[in-house]
Amino acid sequence: MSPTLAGGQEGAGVVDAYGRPLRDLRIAITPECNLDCFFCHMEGATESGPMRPGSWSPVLSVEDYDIIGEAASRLGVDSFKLTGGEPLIRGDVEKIVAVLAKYGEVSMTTNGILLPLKASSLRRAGLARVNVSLHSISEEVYEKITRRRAVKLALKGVEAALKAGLRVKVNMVLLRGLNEGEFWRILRLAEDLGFDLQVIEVHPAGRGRRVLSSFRRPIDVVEERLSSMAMAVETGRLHNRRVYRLPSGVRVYLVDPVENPVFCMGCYRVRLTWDGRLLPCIYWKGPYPNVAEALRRGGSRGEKVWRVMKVLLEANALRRPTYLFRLGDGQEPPRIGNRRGLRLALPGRAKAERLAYSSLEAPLIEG
Ligand SMILES: Nc1nc2c(ncn2[C@@H]2O[C@H](COP(=O)(O)OP(=O)(O)OP(=O)(O)O)[C@@H](O)[C@H]2O)c(=O)[nH]1
Ligand SMILES: C[S@@+](CC[C@H](N)C(=O)[O-])C[C@H]1O[C@@H](n2cnc3c(N)ncnc32)[C@H](O)[C@@H]1O
Ligand code: SF4
Ligand code: SF4
Repeated sequence: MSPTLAGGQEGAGVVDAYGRPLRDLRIAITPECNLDCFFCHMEGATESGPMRPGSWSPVLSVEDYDIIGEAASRLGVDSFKLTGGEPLIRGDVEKIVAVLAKYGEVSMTTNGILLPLKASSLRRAGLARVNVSLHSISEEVYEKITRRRAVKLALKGVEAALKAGLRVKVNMVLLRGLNEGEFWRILRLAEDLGFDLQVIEVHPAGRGRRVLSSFRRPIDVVEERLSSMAMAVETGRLHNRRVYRLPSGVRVYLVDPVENPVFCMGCYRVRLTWDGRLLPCIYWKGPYPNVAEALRRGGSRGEKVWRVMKVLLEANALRRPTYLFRLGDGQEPPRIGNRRGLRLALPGRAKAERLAYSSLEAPLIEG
């Protein structure tokens, strides 16, 4: 039988040193992509852009992802986000979805180009929902951003996902002087076709670091009007994202992580790279707890699950909000809460980290 954590830790979930639970694993399953966006952050795993399709061989197998899913879920993770590179490039993506769906919600972020081929099989495999990146609906602007004239294919991808019955959110990174004027047109399309919209500030990871100062457009350019149109403002599951519910039923999610402590406070995820490293934050520069190494050391499935749990706990112990509120002498911490009743936690209150470590010292019980 598989090993279990001692001390009642299993299933209870872990938190980091700042009181943030670990609930989500963001998995980049490939570094390859069929587009070449000039701001691509590659999930913080490399400073270079994506690799060309066909130039890389998978490091982690479907069976590895099954073990990783079990290990993560035993620590309280209940959602998995597949990303990349472009996740649909992997021929076994449906199998990866199917194994992870045993442990929680599986969603995906994709450029949509291959969705007409894959939307139905992904849905059958257990994919719950999909985010499709569509930063422009103008062929010229789309090409400037992605270096391919593929906007029609991406739009077909959105339609295919809707037709397959997947919940769809379109991601639009706001880029100064390029696509900012298109937000309202894409919103109209959302209302016509029935998808939600996520508007994103460019962040300084990967290629994004070099282009931030020229292309960053703060989200306020759309937020003021959105808030006056909205019937309600909600809080997203991750990052305390503001979500505007419009009279048409469309939801608009705001992603503004740059220099935003409230966003980091609601960060409940770690990232797994295509080569098996864990990143506690998108800006992390190492050391990297290594899941691939833990899997390659052999042994039974149970032993592998246990080793991967330990590596995940190492990554959890390294989690830090990149942006924190800085308080002056005598200043009270701001009272910011979210719907889960969390309060801003400051570094002095870092007991949770020691708890996570002490569970590593606990004796291994063969259940
Ligand atoms: N700084 C930062 N940005 C993030 C984080 N998670 C996602 N993002 C950004 O949020 C944007 C949307 O990411 P997606 O992968 O589509 O969606 P998601 O964040 O996983 O969440 P859902 O929309 O609920 O599926 C992208 O620009 C990501 O880079 C995070 O933990 N930190
Ligand atoms: C790295 S991509 C990988 C998945 C897929 N290839 C795609 O583009 O949807 C994940 C998401 O991050 C967004 N993104 C990439 N680089 C970014 C940056 N520097 N700032 C903000 N968002 C970025 C993409 O637009 C996409 O929505
Ligand atoms: S489609 Fe996604 S992975 Fe590909 S270059 Fe654009 S942002 Fe990067
Ligand atoms: S800590 Fe902040 S910047 Fe780092 S991954 Fe989480 S939300 Fe993003």
